[in-house]
Amino acid sequence: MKLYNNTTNAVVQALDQIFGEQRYADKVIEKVLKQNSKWGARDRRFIAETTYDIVRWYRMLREISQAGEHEYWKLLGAILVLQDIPLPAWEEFNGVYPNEIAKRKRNADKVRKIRESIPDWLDALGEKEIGKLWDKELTALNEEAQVVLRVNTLKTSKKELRERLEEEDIETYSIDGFPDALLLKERQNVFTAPSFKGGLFEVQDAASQMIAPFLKVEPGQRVIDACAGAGGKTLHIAALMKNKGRIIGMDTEKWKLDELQKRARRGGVTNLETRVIDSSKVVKRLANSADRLLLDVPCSGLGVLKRNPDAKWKLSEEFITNVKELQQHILQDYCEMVKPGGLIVYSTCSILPSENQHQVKTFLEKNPDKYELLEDNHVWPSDGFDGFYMALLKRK
Ligand SMILES: C[S@@+](CC[C@H](N)C(=O)[O-])C[C@H]1O[C@@H](n2cnc3c(N)ncnc32)[C@H](O)[C@@H]1O
Repeated sequence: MKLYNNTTNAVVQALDQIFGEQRYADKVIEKVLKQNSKWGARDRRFIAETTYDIVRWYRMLREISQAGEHEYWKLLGAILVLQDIPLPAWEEFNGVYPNEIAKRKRNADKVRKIRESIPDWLDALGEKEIGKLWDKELTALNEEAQVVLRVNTLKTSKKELRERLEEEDIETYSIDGFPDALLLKERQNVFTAPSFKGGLFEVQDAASQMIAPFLKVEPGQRVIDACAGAGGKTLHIAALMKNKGRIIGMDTEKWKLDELQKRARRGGVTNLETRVIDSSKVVKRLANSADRLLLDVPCSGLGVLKRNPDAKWKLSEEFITNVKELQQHILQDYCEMVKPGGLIVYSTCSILPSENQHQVKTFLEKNPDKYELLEDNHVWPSDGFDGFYMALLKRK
């Protein structure tokens, strides 16, 4: 593989923004690629994949390349050596010694937190929370995420969409057990496809596609999605309801709800209303009003490190402590919105019991006469997709 000056420079610039300026990897890569629209598909893939790989393996690469902070060329050199790509004789790669790197890699492989490239505190937390399972899940979290589409059944069927995508040179597979999911054969940008612009599908991980059906929504019901964000799951709920009944999408961030409205228009959703939660009154006003309530709460995001590897370096123990308090607060205060007899799903994209079943247990212990747990389900990163937790509760 031949390396080019402009694409390797783009990787280094992206790394500087991610680590130096603490910006989100996906946003940085999107912007770098947008600024250089003349690059072909191969160059774009090299930049995106190499940047993500270096973010994912940052700790291990620093160890084996002995790179100091901000020495991004050394990190790039090290990953190229690991991928058996010969380094060109550029001065930027001075100080990158393939034999030394190979030797240090053998030593790094003996220590889990370096081999798996994870901060000390997070490695300790993962082991404390899920014990022996941590080894396997940590390895799975370092795999590259697959790209999964959700067929928008308001506008098309899976069969029709597959055919349409083929005409647009996008090859997909069905996934057993996921009725509306199509897996991309090859990673590619689907957001420019006419079928995307026409609202025929959304990009949504297969595990995330389990949440809306878990809530057992039906056409004609009144459903509240209280942490709707930009609406990945809201749109799925709308499709399952066949646009019949009413959905209220709520969030504390107006800009996310604006994005949800935009996506809803593209997807042909007509039964959605959004409400910004800017005071506790917004929630109180909806007391006893919903047949179904989704609480897809803010969380550590530890189940989705495959797609957000930079979260490893941005998360902190303090953030996790605070978000857990918020989760319990949301459970305590928002469940009142469901009618007696109605169903609630509490979900996270975390694999930590302290954000999942322990939160549900605490909530039920505080409200023994009002709510009961019907069932819960863990989806592990080692199952192949994102890690999720979902609990189905009933208001008595
Ligand atoms: C896990 S994300 C939701 C993802 C979304 N459901 C989806 O499927 O795309 C959690 C959301 O909760 C929102 N949030 C944070 N604090 C909140 C609160 N107190 N009440 C409601 N939503 C809140 C965040 O802005 C964020 O959009």
